[in-house]
Amino acid sequence: MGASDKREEVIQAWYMNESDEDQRLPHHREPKEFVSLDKLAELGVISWRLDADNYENDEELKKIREERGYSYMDFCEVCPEKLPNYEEKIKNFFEEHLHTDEEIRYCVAGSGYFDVRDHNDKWIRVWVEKGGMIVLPAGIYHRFTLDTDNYIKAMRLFVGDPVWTPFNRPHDHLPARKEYIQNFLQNEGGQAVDAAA
Ligand SMILES: CSCCC(=O)/C(O)=C/O
Ligand SMILES: [Fe+2]
Repeated sequence: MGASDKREEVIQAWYMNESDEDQRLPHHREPKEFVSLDKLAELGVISWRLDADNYENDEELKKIREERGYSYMDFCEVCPEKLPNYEEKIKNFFEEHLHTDEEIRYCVAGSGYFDVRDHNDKWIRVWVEKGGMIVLPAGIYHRFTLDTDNYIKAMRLFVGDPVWTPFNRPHDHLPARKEYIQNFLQNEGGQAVDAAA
C-alpha cells in the first residue's frame, strides 16, 4: 500500500485510565491499550467509515438505512453556541446511562468520545471523527463527551419515532438491559463472557 492509499482511522478505541482529569482528555492507559473494531462488535457496537462530505447522496448510507430500518434522521450539533442548555446537556450526556433502543450517531463534522462498558465493566473510549458512524446497542451502559476540540455535528438516526430517554445507571431491571446481557455479555451456560480477563 502506497502512502497515498493510507486512510486515517475515523474510529479508534482504547481502554481508559481511572484518572479524574478533564473528561475531554484522551485518558489513555500507560502503556496504551487499543481495542479493535472486532472487539467492539463483540459488545454489539458496530461501526462504518462513510463519506461525510457526501452524506446527502451516499448510496452506502442509504443502504444501511434501508437494511436497518433507520427511517428517522436529524442533526445534533454540540458546542456552546449551537446547543440550547449546553452545560446541562453536556453534564447529562456524561452520566452513565442506557437507552431502550439503539443509539445511532454518524459524525459528519468534528469529533467526540462515546464511552462504553466492556464485559468486565471497564470503560472503553470510542473516539469518533468525521466519517465515523456507530451504533450502540439497546441496553449498553455508555456516556458521551466532546474532546478538547469542543465540537461535533452528528446525524442521529432512529427506527420510527425517536425516543432519546436516558436511563441512568442502575437500570438493570429493564428488559432492554436484560436482553443486552443475554445477547452480548453471557455465554450459553449463563456465565459472564471474559469474566477472567
Ligand atoms: C453526539 S450526539 C450527543 C450525545 C447523545 O445524543 C447521547 O445520547 C449520548 O449518549
Ligand atoms: Fe446515550
